[in-house]
Amino acid sequence: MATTTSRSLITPLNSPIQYPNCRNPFSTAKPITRSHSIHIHARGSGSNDAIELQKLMQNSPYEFSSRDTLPSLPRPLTSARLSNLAAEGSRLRVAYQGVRGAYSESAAEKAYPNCEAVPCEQFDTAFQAVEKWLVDRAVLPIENSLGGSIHRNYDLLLRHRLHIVGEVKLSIRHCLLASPGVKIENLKRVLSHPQALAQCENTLTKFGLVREAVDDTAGAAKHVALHGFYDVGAVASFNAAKIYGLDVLAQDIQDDADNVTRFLMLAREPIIPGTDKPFKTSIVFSLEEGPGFLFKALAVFAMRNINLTKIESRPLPKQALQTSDDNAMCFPKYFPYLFYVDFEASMADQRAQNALGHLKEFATFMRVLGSYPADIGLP
Ligand SMILES: O=C(O)C(=O)C[C@]1(C(=O)O)C=C[C@@H](O)C=C1
Repeated sequence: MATTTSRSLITPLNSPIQYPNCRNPFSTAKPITRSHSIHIHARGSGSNDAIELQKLMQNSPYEFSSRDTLPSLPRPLTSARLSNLAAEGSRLRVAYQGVRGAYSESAAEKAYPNCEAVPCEQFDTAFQAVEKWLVDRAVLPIENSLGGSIHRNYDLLLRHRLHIVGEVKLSIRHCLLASPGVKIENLKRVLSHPQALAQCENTLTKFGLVREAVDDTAGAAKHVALHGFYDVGAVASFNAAKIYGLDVLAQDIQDDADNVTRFLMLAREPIIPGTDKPFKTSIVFSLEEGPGFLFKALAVFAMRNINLTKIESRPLPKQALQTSDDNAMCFPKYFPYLFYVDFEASMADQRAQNALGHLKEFATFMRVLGSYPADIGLP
């Protein structure tokens, strides 16, 4: 598979282009970039609160009247105004990676109906946006039923200190998109997110298309629309086709009709685990090297009849654990792998507490990433 990074591929729009069937897809909020999240810290003068305050000030007959030279003073809040503001303020800001029309945006909206979905350039940016209070939550993909794990997000879960507060499963139905009037036989290349390309491997091979990886599916669609390519298509959602005014040349091109991506909902604070509904818990740990250690680790769950839903191992860069960690015990000099495990029990369940207590006896490092309600609905 040919790979190029989207940085070089996706160029910003600098000329106004008219797109059929869509309002103005390019006038949406600018995605949060790394520099935003580095330079903007906690909710300050640009925060919702400050903006609300400004709006309030603008409504005041005193502050902005031309006759008036009084210093700008906000009007006192009335109880009616307060409840309006509370209702408006309750709209969660949820970061996702990609641009409008990305599957991650749909996942964010499924996880938090009525939220304000905030596009971010990279996964890392979405983590940072939550940490720096620019947004309230992040919704990020972690695994797909065809393509497997999204390794980058496993690594970022460890590097950052956010908590998993929920999961959401989304059915992923890919389309082959192209500029209006272009036919499949005109296409030579196709752009998309690497996961999406992997999920459509058979179909793309059948069409003889050269694959090029970009940051997200909708970004690929946007790029094709911006350049009006004749021989380059995009793999993206039906929604992305509508937003960017592209033709849908083929639908449901994923290699298996049941193509589901699981997304994690991340927050600065953990939720209080319950037992009133099915809960899952995600942990990460490392072990000493030697025969039987992993077997022993998994046995702490098996002997308590706790079902594991996922196990992922990731190489551990040494410096990754050199920060102080509340749950960390002693770090061995050399342990090249981390194990990420999801199991079906709440941390409020005594069995889970016993299992983790047992695991801690011989794990060299362990952290609970979150205990959260399982998504048992239809994807
Ligand atoms: O590119 C997008 O639209 C995304 O939301 C990213 C992503 C992923 O990272 O797996 C999400 C769901 C699909 O599995 C394909 C791509």
